[in-house]
Amino acid sequence: MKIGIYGLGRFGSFWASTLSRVADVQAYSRSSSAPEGVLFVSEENVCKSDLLFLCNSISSVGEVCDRIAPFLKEGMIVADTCSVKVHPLETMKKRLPASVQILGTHPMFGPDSGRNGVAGLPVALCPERIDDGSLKTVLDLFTSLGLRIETLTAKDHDREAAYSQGITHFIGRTLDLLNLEPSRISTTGYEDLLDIVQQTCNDKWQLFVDLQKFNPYTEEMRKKLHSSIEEMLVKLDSIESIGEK
Ligand SMILES: O=C(O)C(=O)C[C@]1(C(=O)O)C=C[C@@H](O)C=C1
Repeated sequence: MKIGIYGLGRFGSFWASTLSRVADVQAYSRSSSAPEGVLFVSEENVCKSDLLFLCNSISSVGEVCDRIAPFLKEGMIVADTCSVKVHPLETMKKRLPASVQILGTHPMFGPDSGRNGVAGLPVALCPERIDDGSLKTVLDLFTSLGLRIETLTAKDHDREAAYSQGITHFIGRTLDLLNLEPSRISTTGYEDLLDIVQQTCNDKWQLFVDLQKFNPYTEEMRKKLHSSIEEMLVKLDSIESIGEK
C-alpha cells in the first residue's frame, strides 16, 4: 500500500517519518522537501496514493480539497489529520469526488508528545465513507505503530476534545501572557504548568486559533472556564479573613 502525505509542516513531517518506519511513504508540500526515508513527489502524484493523509491546517481543508479533487484516484482513502473533526469531514464530503473514501483521523500527539515514539499513544478515528476492508487496512497500519485506536463520531470527538485538548491550549496560551519564569523553588506541579505553556506555544498560532474557532464546542468551554474563574474569585472574597486577632 502506498501512503501519501499532503503537507510537510510541523506535523506532516513528523507523521511522514513515523509512517515511513512501517510503510512506503511519499509526500508533497508547497514549500519544504521530504524528511529522510520519504519520497518527495508532485502534487498530482501524491494524489495517486492508496491512502492519502491531509496534514494541512484546519482552516485550509476546503482549499486543499479543491486542489486535490481533480487528481484523486477512484477507491483511494483520503484521511484528514485535523485536531477538530466535524468541520473537515463535512468539507471533504462536500468537495471530494464521491468515488473516493473518506476517513477522519486525529493523531492525539505531535512532534513534542511523540518525540520518544508513538507506541501507546491514542489516535481518534471517525469513519465517514469507507468500506470495511479499507478501514481494516488503516486499523492494521495504526496497530503496527502500537497506537491506541479510539473510534467515535465527529461530534463526540469535538465535544470531548474541547474539554481536553482545547482547554489545554487555551490555558497554555493564557498563562503564556503572564510570562511565568522558572523558579529555584518550583514545585513539580508548577513545572508541569510551564511544560504546558511550552508545549502549546511550540505549535503554530494558527493551530490555536483554528482549535478555538472551528470546534463547535470550544466557545462554550471558554465561557464555562471564565465563569469558573469568576465563581472562585467570589468564593474567596466571601471568606472572612482569618488573620491573627
Ligand atoms: O506534541 C505536540 O507537538 C503537540 O502539540 C501535539 C498536540 C497537542 O498536544 O495538543 C497538538 C495537535 C494535535 O492535534 C495533537 C496533539
